[in-house]
Amino acid sequence: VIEEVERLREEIEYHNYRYYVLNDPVITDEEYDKLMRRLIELERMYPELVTPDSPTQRVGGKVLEGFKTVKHSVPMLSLDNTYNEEEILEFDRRVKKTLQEAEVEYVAELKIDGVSIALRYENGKFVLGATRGDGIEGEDVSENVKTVRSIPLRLRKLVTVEVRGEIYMPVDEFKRLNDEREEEGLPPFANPRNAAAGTLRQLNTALVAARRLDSFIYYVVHPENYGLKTQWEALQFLKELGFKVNPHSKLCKNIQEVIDYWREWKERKKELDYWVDGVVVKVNRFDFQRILGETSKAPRWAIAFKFPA
Ligand SMILES: COc1nc2nc(N)nc(N)c2nc1C
Repeated sequence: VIEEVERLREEIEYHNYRYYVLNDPVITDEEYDKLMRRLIELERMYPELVTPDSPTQRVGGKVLEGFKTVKHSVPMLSLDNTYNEEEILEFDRRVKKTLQEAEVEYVAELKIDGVSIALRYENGKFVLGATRGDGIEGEDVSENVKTVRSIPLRLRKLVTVEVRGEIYMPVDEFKRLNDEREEEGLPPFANPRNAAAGTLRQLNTALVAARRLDSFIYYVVHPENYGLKTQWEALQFLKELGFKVNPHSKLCKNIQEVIDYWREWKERKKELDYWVDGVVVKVNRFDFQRILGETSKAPRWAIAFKFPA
């Protein structure tokens, strides 16, 4: 039975990955449900076989007392903001001056308007999901994070790693939820970020599972431990591990390409089914990031290039 349970878990998580991360399922929903029903049945018959990272934990059902506080392994920083091209050129000048470099590559990533999240995995298994909190410590929202289908419970490589990203509520889910709240005489959420934050703070995990939260992961903690030399390599590494990584990130040869990217997405953002409030611009090479360092609240090697409100 243990073999069957283990095989079922691998198979279910694989199909979950294909559907929610690759958006490219290879079995029907009915076949998927059949596998899941079989696993739920076996875990009911043999409760001692249940593991915290079993796909059955994704459907929720626990009502928590509260959230434990958890200390971040390294502080979760925020970002300085810029709102216009002149300021982003100034950022580039500062970076080049400090680095004494004539040209610096950047990675431009859409800034998703969601909730920051830190995810820890031990030997490829999900062990913790924590909110940013005050940057030094956050809330352990692991049970709720497990219900976010695009967040893997098992990585495709059995590494011990912490990653960070954004949990967000897709726009069409936000609209559906507000319609539902209106019918129930509840006040609507002001925007998808509040809806995602409010959902993650729910103590009833089944309620979280009933709402379609999604994720984009963009950061590897201690990337040097995995032989990664640049942010661009880190994004590829995250994809290889099985995370959902935003497909629109761009490796920019210089700051002009960053500005072109920002102009392009200022117009194109309405095509997206999630809210973005700007572009995060990051110096690509990690050795340069280490030279630039960070202030008490934000890295000097990254900046949020916001869209006009
Ligand atoms: C390096 O620190 C960060 N990187 C980020 N990257 C993206 N794409 N979006 C964010 N919201 C973000 N936020 C922070 C603090």
